[in-house]
Amino acid sequence: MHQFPKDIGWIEVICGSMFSGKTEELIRRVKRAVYGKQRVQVFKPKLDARYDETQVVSHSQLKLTSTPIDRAEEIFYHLSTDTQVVGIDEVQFFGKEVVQVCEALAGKGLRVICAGLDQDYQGRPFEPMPQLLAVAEYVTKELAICVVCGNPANRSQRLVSSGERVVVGASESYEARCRKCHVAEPTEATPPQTLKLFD
Ligand SMILES: Nc1ncnc2c1ncn2[C@@H]1O[C@H](COP(=O)(O)OP(=O)(O)O)[C@@H](O)[C@H]1O
Ligand SMILES: Cc1cn([C@H]2C[C@H](O)[C@@H](COP(=O)(O)O)O2)c(=O)[nH]c1=O
Ligand SMILES: [Zn+2]
Repeated sequence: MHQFPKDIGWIEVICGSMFSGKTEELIRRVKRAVYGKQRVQVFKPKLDARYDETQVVSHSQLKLTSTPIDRAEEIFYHLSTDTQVVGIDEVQFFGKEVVQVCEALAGKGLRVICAGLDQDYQGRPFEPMPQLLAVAEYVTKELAICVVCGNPANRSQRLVSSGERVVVGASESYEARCRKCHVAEPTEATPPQTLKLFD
């Protein structure tokens, strides 16, 4: 039986578009929990092996050790009895069961920190994120920078031709765009600009 030091748990959700800093924020919170001597376990979907099979890796190459799993329920199997904080990255890739799993963990007194996309490439809510946002105590929405116009970006523009909702990828397949510059259909990448910061 789990022994938890506190009897109050909660769910934190970090959502937003791709490149908005969700993973960086998850890593920041986990590191601070570790500074606070909290025992932390981090999980991610096996499906997301973009940068690494086991580590959670941000687009800026910050890294965190994690356990890759296929289904959210596997968290219970891997959970150590003394774990106080659970982090879950790419939460949109788990089925709706992840909501019950997070609720059960929070109900047992754990702090649950989830990071994931709130919208798919067409700008539609990415289930199970709406359900998770509804039951979370704390919600943070991150914004990227639109690569077309420089405004805050809340959408992920797909650059590869596919109508599937799930297409794993990074900057070769997606770019951050604002609602004005985003189009629902996959489109060509925005040409890069040469930046001259210093003389
Ligand atoms: N268009 C962009 N807007 C903001 N950050 C970007 C953009 N493109 C690349 N990045 C990089 O992505 C980092 C965020 O990465 P990450 O935390 O993995 O984002 P997310 O998990 O939301 O996809 C930023 O700190 C920055 O280095
Ligand atoms: C918009 C969108 C994204 N994906 C995939 C692409 C990436 O593998 C992840 C998101 O990663 P990030 O850490 O937020 O950068 O999701 C997808 O499968 N379908 C989509 O519509
Ligand atoms: Zn824009």
